Amino acid sequence: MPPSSLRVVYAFAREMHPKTSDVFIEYGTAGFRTKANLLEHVVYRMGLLAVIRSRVKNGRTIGMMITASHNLEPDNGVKLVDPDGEMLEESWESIATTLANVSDNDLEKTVQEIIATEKADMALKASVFIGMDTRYTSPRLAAAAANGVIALKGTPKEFGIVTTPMLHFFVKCRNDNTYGTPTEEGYYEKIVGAFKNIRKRLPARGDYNPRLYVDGANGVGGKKLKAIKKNLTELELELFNLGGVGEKLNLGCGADHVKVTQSPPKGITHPPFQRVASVDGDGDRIVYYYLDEQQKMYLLDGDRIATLIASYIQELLQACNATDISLGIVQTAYANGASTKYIQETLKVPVEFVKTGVKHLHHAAKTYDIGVYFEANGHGTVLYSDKAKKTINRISQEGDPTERKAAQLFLDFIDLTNETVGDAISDLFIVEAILCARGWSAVQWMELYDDLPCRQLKVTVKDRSVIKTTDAERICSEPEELQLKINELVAKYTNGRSFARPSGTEDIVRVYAEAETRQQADLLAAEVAQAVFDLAGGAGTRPELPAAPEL
Ligand SMILES: CC(=O)N[C@H]1[C@@H](OP(=O)(O)O)O[C@H](CO)[C@@H](O)[C@@H]1O
Ligand SMILES: [Mg+2]
Repeated sequence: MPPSSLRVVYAFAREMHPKTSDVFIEYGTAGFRTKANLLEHVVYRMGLLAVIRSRVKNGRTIGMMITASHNLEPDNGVKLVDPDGEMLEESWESIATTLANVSDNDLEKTVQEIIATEKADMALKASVFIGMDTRYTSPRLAAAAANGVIALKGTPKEFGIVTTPMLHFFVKCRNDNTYGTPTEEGYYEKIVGAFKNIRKRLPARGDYNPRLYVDGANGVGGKKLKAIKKNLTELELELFNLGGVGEKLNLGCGADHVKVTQSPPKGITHPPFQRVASVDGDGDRIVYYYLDEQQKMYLLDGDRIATLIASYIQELLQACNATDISLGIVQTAYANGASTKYIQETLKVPVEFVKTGVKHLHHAAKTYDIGVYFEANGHGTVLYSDKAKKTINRISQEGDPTERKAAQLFLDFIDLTNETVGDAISDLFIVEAILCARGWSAVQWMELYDDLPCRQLKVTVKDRSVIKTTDAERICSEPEELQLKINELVAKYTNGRSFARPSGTEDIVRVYAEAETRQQADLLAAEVAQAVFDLAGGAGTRPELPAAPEL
């Protein structure tokens, strides 16, 4: 005889959130992500799973975020957040995938199996925090999530429209009240409060201009900055793409558009050399740029933000005389080679490469006393170990006056950081605080090193899983002849580097190339795209080479 709560699950699922599609769906790099109309049963079932996970974690709160981040409006998605505010533990991804794909008839049995295998004590209380982005399909999906939680007698708490990193922050705070207060106000108090404290210590100086233009991607990030702006005198925010009537989420704007197309977002005009920040649809990524008088664009992406932050942390560590604190940077294969060279040769900080996906970066960053991680696309943060926090705290009280002052500033920087996950709003304030501390314009920031021109392309193939990679995705292990061909192509170019990997969020293969000149990078990317098409089962039209290449 099944427990009565499971009978409720079964009845509810059938009636309210039936499985209407047989398309296989996988918990990928960023949870489940697909067309919104295929997701209702998936989200409901994730509500069930979140309750089980909460009970496995002794009733600690689990998060559920309804978002498809930088994808276009018709898509949506769901991801789970673990009790410490981090991404769902990797071993549970396959459990999530199984649960999402079973038939309605097998749902009850599968739920029981998960409960038994994971030894969830179903008598415990369970708490699930639910957040959503601004998509018109999100409220319906958030309701399905809450229904799933209620079906297994968990307690859902809905936060409405929040950024993904805010939800991560709330979950962390709920489970660890030393981190902050699990409310939107608590978030502003900690992050924006820390920025205000820093600016009290560091008034604007030199070439730093407190005016910042922001492209809000027509999503939640811009909306939250609008709320923050009401009580912010330290920064003059000019906000664009706030999702007004007829403005579509991420369409021609947002961090992903700016990074991938290397062109400015629509809907925003600004004077030359004006610093512009562009956030993505769910507010967890940020890139900066400016245009010169000829409208040439200078992109300050995740690599630039990582190097800016790491170099400043180095300065603070020196000023505090905290010599036993290790600092490391984590990057992926998409990091511009020039940034890696700068980190190794100028900053002399260890740099580590991991597979694409924030969970991999986050995990690696934890192995340092202070770990800075960023994807080139602008997703990243800084992780401070207990040792680092305790040391800086001690210096702030016991150091000599100069050390104490530096350590106090450092403590504000730690508070300014959302350590749970990359956060566009937190990162924006970190960048602004550092530029202000140094009296720098965006041009001075840009002068730290010269990027190698790079290009990203997408190739459609019949089955992207035929491509297997190794060495943090920089080498293609299958099909074997593909890597040989890439080596051959790369060898033709000065400072050439290229790789191909199957995307974890889209049904495509991504190609990345960089080389000494723009034409060479574009040509190398196109040649590698052709090689992928030819050797890995291309579908549709074969990629073309750019016109009039110049070698
Ligand atoms: C090249 C690139 O930007 N890839 C993105 C993208 O993953 P893919 O597996 O490449 O589709 O989406 C991920 C989730 O948002 C993000 O972590 C990652 O950096
Ligand atoms: Mg995002």
